[in-house]
Amino acid sequence: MSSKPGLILVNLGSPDAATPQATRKYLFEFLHDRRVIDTSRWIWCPILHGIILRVRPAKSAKAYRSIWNEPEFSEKQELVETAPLVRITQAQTAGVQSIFEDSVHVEAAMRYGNPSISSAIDSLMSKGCTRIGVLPLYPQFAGATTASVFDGVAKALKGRMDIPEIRFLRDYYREEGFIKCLANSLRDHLDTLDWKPDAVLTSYHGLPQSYVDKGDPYQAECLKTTELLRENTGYSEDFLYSTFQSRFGPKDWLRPYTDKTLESLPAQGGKNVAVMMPGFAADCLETLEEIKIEARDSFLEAGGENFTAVPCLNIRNDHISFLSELAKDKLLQGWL
Ligand SMILES: C=CC1=C(C)c2cc3[nH]c(cc4nc(cc5[nH]c(cc1n2)c(C)c5CCC(=O)O)C(CCC(=O)O)=C4C)c(C)c3C=C
Ligand SMILES: [Fe+2]
Ligand SMILES: [Fe+2]
Repeated sequence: MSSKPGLILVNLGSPDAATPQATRKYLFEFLHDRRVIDTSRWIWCPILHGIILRVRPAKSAKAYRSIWNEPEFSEKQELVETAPLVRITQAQTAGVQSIFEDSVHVEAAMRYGNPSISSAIDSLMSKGCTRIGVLPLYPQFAGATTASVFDGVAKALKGRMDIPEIRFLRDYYREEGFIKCLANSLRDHLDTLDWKPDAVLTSYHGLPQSYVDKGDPYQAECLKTTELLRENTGYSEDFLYSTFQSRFGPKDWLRPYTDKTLESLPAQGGKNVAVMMPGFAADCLETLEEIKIEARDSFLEAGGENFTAVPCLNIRNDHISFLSELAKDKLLQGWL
């Protein structure tokens, strides 16, 4: 037994396999979260069970299959059994663990699916951790993501006879180290190209406009991230700007929409474009399939000439160092 602190890196989660059955199970859990869908259950459950869970799993599983082995970290591609998001979060966890050496126990957890928050807490408590820091891997706070992780931690502790001391990180979108990682990754990626972009979009996962109208600070935090990135890189507002992707359902979502922006850019002279996704700590379905495959195709079909998607910060050395410093300063202070 040790009195070392524990640290949990939490991301959204993915299905256990790229099959309709596994995807249905994952979507069932995800889309029953009131933080994600705030519609009354009387209205939502018939739509979810009657339509979405019948139709979407097959479509999403196909999309997952197209990116399951991405990005290629090693030559052992045939051994990959986990979704990119889970695999990358586990690699980030191993990276942070190696920086802390044996002074902290670090675990990965997913808000939905596996490895669960509950299993991460069990593992840390079985190692004797009585103090645990929770680092949601969402730079910008949103009720649907960060607050949902908070709920997930509370749910995982519910009914336990003894609970650890918990510290929770709300956001890190304004951290200098984070902005530097984004700027470095953009610069590194643009250096690999033999063309120059006319525009760089910072594309964030969308949110229904109504959530922001009710007080969710997410949009403002995304716009601030891009503003700080502009300050760091010296790029102008008409070169580096924000859009929102991944709409779900018929509601009005945050604008401007990434797909519509990309479709209209070529006609306005923007034929060479780079898209980066500063709201995603790890590449996932929404970056690898929606942007790198789908958005690219629509942009080229609309007359675009060159398209590139900047990889998420993933396991870049500067990202792993930043996450470790962030955890040390904001979560583990006085515990080490
Ligand atoms: C109303 C529905 C949704 C809200 C609100 C929402 C917010 C939100 N999501 C992320 C990050 C991710 N979402 C991902 C996938 C995904 N998102 C939704 C719906 C909402 N998201 C669905 C139905 C899905 C599943 C995939 C699909 O069937 O299309 C992912 C990727 C997961 C993966 O396995 O790779 C991420 C990451 C944020 C940051 C956010 C609010 C700000
Ligand atoms: Fe239901
Ligand atoms: Fe989402």
